[in-house]
Amino acid sequence: MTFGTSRVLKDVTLEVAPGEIHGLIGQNGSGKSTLAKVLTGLYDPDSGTRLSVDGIDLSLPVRPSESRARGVAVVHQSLGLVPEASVLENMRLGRLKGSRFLRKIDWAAERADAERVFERLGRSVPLDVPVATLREDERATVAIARALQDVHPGEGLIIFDESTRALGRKALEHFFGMLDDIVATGTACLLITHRLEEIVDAADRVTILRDGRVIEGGRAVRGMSEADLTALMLGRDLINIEKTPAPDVATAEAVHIEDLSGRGVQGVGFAVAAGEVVGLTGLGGSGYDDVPYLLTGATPADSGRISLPDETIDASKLTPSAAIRAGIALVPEGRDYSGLAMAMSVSENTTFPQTARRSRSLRPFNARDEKALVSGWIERLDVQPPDPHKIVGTLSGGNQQKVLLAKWLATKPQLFVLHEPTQAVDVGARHTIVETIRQAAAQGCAVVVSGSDENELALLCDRILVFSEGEIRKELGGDSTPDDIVNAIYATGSRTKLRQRRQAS
Ligand SMILES: Nc1ncnc2c1ncn2[C@@H]1O[C@H](COP(=O)(O)OP(=O)(O)OP(=O)(O)O)[C@@H](O)[C@H]1O
Repeated sequence: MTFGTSRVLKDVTLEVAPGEIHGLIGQNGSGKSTLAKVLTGLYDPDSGTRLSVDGIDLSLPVRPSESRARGVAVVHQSLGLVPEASVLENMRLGRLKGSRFLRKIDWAAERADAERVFERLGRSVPLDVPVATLREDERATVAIARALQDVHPGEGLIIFDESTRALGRKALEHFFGMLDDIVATGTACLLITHRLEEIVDAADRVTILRDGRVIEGGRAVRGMSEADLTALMLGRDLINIEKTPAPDVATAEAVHIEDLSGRGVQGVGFAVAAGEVVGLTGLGGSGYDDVPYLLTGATPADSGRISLPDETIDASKLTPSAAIRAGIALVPEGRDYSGLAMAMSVSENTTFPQTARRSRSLRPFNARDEKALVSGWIERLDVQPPDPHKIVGTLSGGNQQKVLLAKWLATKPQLFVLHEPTQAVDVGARHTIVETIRQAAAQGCAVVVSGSDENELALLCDRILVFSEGEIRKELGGDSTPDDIVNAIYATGSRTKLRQRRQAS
């Protein structure tokens, strides 16, 4: 597959067997999403490409109607649902059938079609409520059910393109339970993911891409560890991240948050020392993921005080621009719709908060400063390709995430608030990002990270606050393991395997 002059997939061969979960992994920008997009007809691959499903060749570029007829379905990143629309509307989006003459939608028939798919999955979800009001595991069910409409049991291929990235532990276990039922019928599954634990626990075989080439094709996973996969993927082992001891909130200069309420949060208070990284976690709906937006004026708070070293802010009156002026920066989840300007360049995105601020000041941001700043961040975070003029929308997901981080770190915030900061990045990049955040802390920034990935929190945080029903219920130290964190969230004993493989494939 070639874009302009750059060839991003080179002689890639991949075979997914019936009834198997086949993992596809690789560093950010290695070509995983591009491959998924070729398989679903979004991209037209170079001549010489061949694609067959259940022994039947498909014409290229793949036509959506033909791939649907052959039972090829895809579940996109973060499940690809429309939160405001109902479950039924999400299920039938793009396939609603109008009656022959009046073009009126026959909702009874649509409902029956949707119900049949949920029945097949053996799971029920209310059809008339907006997807935004569902629990995480229910949302996962809807996304899978939607894709399954095209797949006949025992046939076809279902592709998950980082669909699991926003799922907490329980929803993840539920997801793999459903997947196991699907592949047990003989349908093939291609699982694109950055969570290597999913490969170790659940995949039968794995294919590894590096720079658009297959470096391991269909290797059996049984007996492999996450470290083995990392070494294959990166071509090196990871260097351990040493956590330097964090300052004590009782004695160090600190940011104090008091009586914060709004959305799913009630009267929460905690302090973060300058130099400390505090993690917030919990089940979906426990409120931990509302805090970043309440602290930065992105979601209006009902009440709350944020005491910075030299000013105290009323959170209920805080606006995003006032937060930025006070040195509070937010890296939101969902960079595609709320974090980055996709049609602008890496350089424009990275300097946006500063150019916006300085255009109103007497000392505008000059081109030389901009160039030095952007190339510094590109190098520090290893943004690929290292081209400041590249349009952000054409970067791979992980590289977009790095630009989003650079954009706000470059403002040198006093209080840095992040939501799922290593979402969609590969293990190597996760280490780079964790190190960069810890360096920002070491230089005196107070950092709050809200996240659901226990591995990320264990690597990054000096303390972890566990939320339940809108309040902080537990506090864990910086030496907590991922197992300790899962335990504190669910209080269910240690993590169970994501899938019990039925048999060696
Ligand atoms: N529409 C496009 N135009 C130009 N280049 C593109 C386009 N889409 C992808 N690329 C390039 O193709 C390469 C592979 O990107 P792709 O998104 O497939 O990577 P990925 O393995 O899915 O990465 P990630 O894990 O970060 O999501 C990257 O260098 C990217 O910049």
